[in-house]
Amino acid sequence: PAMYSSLHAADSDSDDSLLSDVSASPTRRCSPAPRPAPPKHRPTPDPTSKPKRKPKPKPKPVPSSTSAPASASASASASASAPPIRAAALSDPHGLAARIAPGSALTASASTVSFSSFRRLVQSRNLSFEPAAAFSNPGPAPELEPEPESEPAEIPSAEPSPPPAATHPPPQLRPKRVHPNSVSEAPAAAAEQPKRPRGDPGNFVRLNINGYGRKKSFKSQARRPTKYRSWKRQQPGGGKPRAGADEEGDFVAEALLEREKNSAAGDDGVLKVVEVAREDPSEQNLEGLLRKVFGYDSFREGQLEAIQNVVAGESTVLVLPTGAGKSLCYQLPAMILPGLTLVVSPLLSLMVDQLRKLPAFLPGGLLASSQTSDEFHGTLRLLRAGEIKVLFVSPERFLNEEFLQIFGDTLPISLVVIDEAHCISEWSHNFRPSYLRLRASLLRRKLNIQCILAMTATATTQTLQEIVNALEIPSGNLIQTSQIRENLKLSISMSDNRLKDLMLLLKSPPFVNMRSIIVYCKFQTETDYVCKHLCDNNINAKSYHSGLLMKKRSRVQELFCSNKIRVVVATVAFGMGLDKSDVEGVIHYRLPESLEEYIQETGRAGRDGRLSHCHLLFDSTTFYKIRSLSHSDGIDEYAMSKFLNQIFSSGNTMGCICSFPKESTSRKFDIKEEVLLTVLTQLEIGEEQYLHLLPQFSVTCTLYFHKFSGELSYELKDPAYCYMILKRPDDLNALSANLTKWLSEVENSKIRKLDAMFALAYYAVKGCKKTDGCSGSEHTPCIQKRIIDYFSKKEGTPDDDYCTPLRKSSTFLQSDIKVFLQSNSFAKFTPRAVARIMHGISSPAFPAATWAKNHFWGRYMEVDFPVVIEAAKAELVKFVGKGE
Ligand SMILES: Nc1ncnc2c1ncn2[C@@H]1O[C@H](COP(=O)(O)OP(=O)(O)OP(=O)(O)O)[C@@H](O)[C@H]1O
Repeated sequence: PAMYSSLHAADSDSDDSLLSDVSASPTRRCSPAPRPAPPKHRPTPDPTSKPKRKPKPKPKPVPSSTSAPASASASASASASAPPIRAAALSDPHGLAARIAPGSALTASASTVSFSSFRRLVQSRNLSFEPAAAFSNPGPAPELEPEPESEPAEIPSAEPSPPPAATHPPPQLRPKRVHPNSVSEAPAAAAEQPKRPRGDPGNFVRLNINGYGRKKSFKSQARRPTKYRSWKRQQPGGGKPRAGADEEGDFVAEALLEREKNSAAGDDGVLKVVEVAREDPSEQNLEGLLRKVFGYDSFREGQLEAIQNVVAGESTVLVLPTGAGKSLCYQLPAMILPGLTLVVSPLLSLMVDQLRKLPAFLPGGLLASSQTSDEFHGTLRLLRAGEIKVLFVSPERFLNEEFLQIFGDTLPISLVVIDEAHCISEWSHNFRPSYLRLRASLLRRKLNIQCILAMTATATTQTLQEIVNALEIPSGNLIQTSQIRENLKLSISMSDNRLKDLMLLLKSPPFVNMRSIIVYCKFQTETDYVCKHLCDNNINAKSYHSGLLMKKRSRVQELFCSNKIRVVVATVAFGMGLDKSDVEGVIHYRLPESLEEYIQETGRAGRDGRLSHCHLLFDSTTFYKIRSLSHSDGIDEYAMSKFLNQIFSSGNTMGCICSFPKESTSRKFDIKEEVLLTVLTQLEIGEEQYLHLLPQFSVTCTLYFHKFSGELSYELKDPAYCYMILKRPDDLNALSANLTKWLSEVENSKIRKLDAMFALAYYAVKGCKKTDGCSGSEHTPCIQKRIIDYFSKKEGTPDDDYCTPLRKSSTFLQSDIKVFLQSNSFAKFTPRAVARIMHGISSPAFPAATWAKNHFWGRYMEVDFPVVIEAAKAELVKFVGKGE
């Protein structure tokens, strides 16, 4: 997760070592899951088996705050009229936004036979829809180029063109320059970054179009991915993946290849069953289709009802536990419905997994940002030819007008599936601002969508209400089964030495007999050292977190799925979309941040219906740490007001297209980039629409003329948020007060979720009388009861006052703050900044890299954050009053 990325330690494992460490193990299928069987224990495995890229220095950019590309204005104008929408947003508490790997567009190629079979099917069903004809002469059909996903790491380059021979940019190059977020030109393949001797300008003549290029200092290199393009090196077809996106490209391409291998030829038998189910989607006919295509005998609870709703064109919310088979509820209708099924998914890895899992007969595709031109246009071609039935996209796509224009009238969408729909709600554990755009009104207006299927495994009543409101789903169309899996044995123990206790756990029953275990840690560095410790103790383990290369991650997942790794030690990044049915145990090495997260993560065990075990190692230090980190998104009204003043500064008049570089603005206001985006999103979709957000782009471009080779390359830097002003607020102060209040409510909601999780664990280890079936450290009955209460709590019910051990005062706090201020009088603090340092929270202006060395860093984690802010406020007033 982005929040913790600074803690990521480099991974030294190579794939070779990974292979040499694997042990042979009996075969168990990863997917699909076998029939649910009554809980029983599994056979005993052999528990004794074991198991860089360096960023180049980049010139320090100086931000430009107002430059805007010409292409942006064009794309902006079309969608300036989204209606005001209630509701709101917040930054991504689990770093989901950062975990979305900027993916690569890809085409899942099913065999030609099966494509044409589908075309036949589509045409036979809907005579007005002739994909091939519709696109045979599309006229000036919108050409596409994807916008970056949540990470702005990949930037498409210009169309291939001959290398300029001279050291000056040829005039004709200008129009060829492609805006990184523009979708109107084909992205081209990237070239490798030109080698440049350190400290020697060599044969480069460097021209910075923003005039900032003379700076030679290098800063935050890791955060500023550099993309070099070289027209000379591009392949004519643009077939080479973009630099930096290669590993994701490979990852996606592998999925593609695998799909291609597995794709079945069109089967007239299948076509016939589809036809029958289409004519009459009765239970019997749908079951026939289920048997024929998926090989299952019957539907699981909730599936049939959801499928029938969707096939009848009725928008539906589907809440089924993890592993219950939600994907089938759109896969099967996608075969029957005449148009495209668009699946919105929050993670690239999830999309790739889902694409892999599509039945061979169902052709799918994926559009994301790190892509080769060939892949992207290949997908478009297939879409236009009606040869893709299921298209996976990220929510960020919906920012892009030109993406929305692909569909228009000529490419009808029958169904939009919102996977992980709880991300829509700011009260959910995984809120993502980009999901806010997925409003029914927008989907209807822009894409003429009539039917939406929202799917989630975990949603409280409040979250469900928000999903239903945002997507305008009739409340009667909610299909929900218990969010609890009955085959999981849940246990919790207090731990003073988690590493020791983890070892004990893994070496004693029932875990010692398991051959597939996930250990969840909080931080990337933690996963690495826990994993190392396990390996040192002859446990075959690998670590997994978002700091690892995508290729490495997918390798670990693959080896785990084939039972060649016994234990995966992972952050929250592992598991979404993981369909390994025989995970026997999940151990929480840290407290989950919410009950939702606990359910999701424990839900990765026992998907085959067999008895599985989940244990939580509970310690209050981790709780304090996580609770402190929950305060990292908060903003003071003063900072909010300054930020709004910049957004609506006097030069920024109505219709004006503006931008600000993310990183420097984030530092300037001491507000995290994700929170800046959240505020912008709120200004776009709140009660009043003040601005229209445009795709993100880089505001600095440096051209490199390679004197001797005649090569020209460029580097795009300073990713910026871009927006068009639609309306100036009448009262900026009131607006900033409202936004600040709202952000603090969202922060409080996150904290209440953590406190609820703490209360559950604390009750189990300290309060449970062990009368209702709980015994030893096993607390399945009392945990299940608390979970049910939590998820069924009605809106408006007062929150439980979850009792936490946080202190409300501290004897030395005030005097320590005084000493801190005196010894750091060179810095300009706000009370929040001081409180963050006292709590050990890194922020853009006071990063851990600098401040963690301070004596007071994290010293007051156990004192409630607002108490520390108040103390800091009082001391700062005295400090400033004395003129210090
Ligand atoms: N009716 C069925 N009978 C047997 N197996 C099924 C049925 N429906 C789905 N499955 C299988 O159940 C497994 C889990 O399905 P799926 O991945 O769709 O679950 P999910 O609800 O999306 O889980 P998660 O929320 O964890 O992603 C898959 O292997 C799938 O093939």
